[in-house]
Amino acid sequence: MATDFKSIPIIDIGPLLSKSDDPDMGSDPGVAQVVEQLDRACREAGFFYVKGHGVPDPLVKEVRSIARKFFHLPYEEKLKIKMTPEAGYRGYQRLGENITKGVPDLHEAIDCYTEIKPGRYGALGKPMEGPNQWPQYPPNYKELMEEYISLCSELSRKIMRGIGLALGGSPSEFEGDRAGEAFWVTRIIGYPGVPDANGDNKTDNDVGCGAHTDYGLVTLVNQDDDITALQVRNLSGEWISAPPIPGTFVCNIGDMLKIWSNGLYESTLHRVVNSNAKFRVCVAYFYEPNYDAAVEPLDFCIQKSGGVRKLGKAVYGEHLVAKVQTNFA
Ligand SMILES: N=C(N)NCCCC[C@H](N)C(=O)O
Ligand SMILES: O=C(O)CCC(=O)C(=O)O
Ligand SMILES: [Fe+2]
Repeated sequence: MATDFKSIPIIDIGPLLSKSDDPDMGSDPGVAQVVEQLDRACREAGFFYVKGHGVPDPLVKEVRSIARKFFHLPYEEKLKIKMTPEAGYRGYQRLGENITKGVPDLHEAIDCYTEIKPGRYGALGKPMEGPNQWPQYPPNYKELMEEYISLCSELSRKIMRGIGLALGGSPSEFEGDRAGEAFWVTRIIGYPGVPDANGDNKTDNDVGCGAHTDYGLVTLVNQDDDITALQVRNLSGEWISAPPIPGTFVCNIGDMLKIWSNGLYESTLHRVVNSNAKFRVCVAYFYEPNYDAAVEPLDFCIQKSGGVRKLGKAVYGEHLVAKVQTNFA
């Protein structure tokens, strides 16, 4: 929400992807153009669409389609993979179970996370330990999602190379002990439609997901292509819609990138209001730092901000656990 943007830019990241394994990618003119667009979008809105991302369209559609089938199963069936604190907050949560700023959200979801083996991060990792809980139906649910998640991870890593350059650093800024072992979060989300959504009777005060920021580095939103529901807040407090654009992901900045960039890039507030009659599905993939990463403003970002350090330090895993524990309080 750094400016009064009125729409969200579209960036074709094809040229970045084609050079993203070249350490000298920054001197490629095609890459430089993408990097400039990334910098602008991250400063002005903290949100952009990515096109030319290379994740096959049939797979993008299939993950939404199996999600829709799961949400339409009887409640008893969905409860077989019920989310509990003991299960590391992994699994299915019913409508109203997730809370944002004290208000229950009008969505149901399956939450999954990078699996953490017992003891891997000591006490820091304990609350999130555990295997994911995948639906039994359809039988290939787990395999399909794991393939999708792995493509989203590769794509996000490449976007982060562009963002490293966009900030004025190197393409490997977010590798190693920052995000070389990036933790991921995936939320498979269903938002009920409004029963009577025509004209004056429109009930748009039922919020699917209250205003929040995302927690990590970048998010890739795979949303239904016929419903506009995601809204992004600009500097004046207006809610700017992020309508679906087929063939793209909506990509936005998370809290940890805000800290590393010393606030040059903002994690922008956004919310979801489904005022359509149809059930809306979204699969959100979150690319985050290493679970145990200590995150504080990068020196070169402080220099770019006139030498003023604007944000304090956070440990990513602590930030995640604090969020997750209050999401279900
Ligand atoms: N992993 C991420 N980013 N999840 C976003 C969920 C936002 C809603 C949540 N209740 C909250 O208040 O954060
Ligand atoms: O449903 C959407 O479009 C976005 C969901 C979201 O913002 C989130 O899960 O963090
Ligand atoms: Fe979000």
